Amino acid sequence: MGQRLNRCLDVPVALPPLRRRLLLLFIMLFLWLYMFYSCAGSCAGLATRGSPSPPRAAPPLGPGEESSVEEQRAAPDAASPISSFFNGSGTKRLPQAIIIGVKKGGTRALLEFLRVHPDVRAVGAEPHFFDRNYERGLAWSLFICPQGV
Ligand SMILES: Nc1ncnc2c1ncn2[C@@H]1O[C@H](COP(=O)(O)OS(=O)(=O)O)[C@@H](OP(=O)(O)O)[C@H]1O
Repeated sequence: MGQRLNRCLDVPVALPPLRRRLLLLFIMLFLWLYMFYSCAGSCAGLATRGSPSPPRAAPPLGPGEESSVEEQRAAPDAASPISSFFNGSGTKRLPQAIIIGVKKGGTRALLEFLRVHPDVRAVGAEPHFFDRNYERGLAWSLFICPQGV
């Protein structure tokens, strides 16, 4: 069996067992990496194929809410094959709108109202980027968008 394997791999028959194992390990690692990167690339292709829609405008604001919602342009293509692979079926990008408000100012209610709209994807929990996580930088705040959004 070992000799047949060595013949297939075109290596000398007298290869020590330890080296043979290392060679096999290396080949398996190479194949695993190849499959990993192939899969990551195809996932990224799926994620970007269904998202041709331009950035949407923010919903109309009420009279007292002129400074509560701040728009941001989405990063045109913040997706990388690896990030798409790790988050399953989505891409990472900056949010198109941010809700800013004081504590007990009704920001949660506003978020829940916006979330009802079928075209709006919102974060689950409040990320508290500006008051608690600003030092982590913009890369941390990237919003994970489901496929096609
Ligand atoms: N439209 C409207 N009118 C009056 N009051 C409202 C409205 N929307 C939300 N709320 C009340 O706001 C409180 C929650 O605010 P937040 O979501 O900002 O809370 S938090 O700071 O994020 O925890 C919370 O108050 P408490 O129940 O006293 O905590 C909500 O009842």
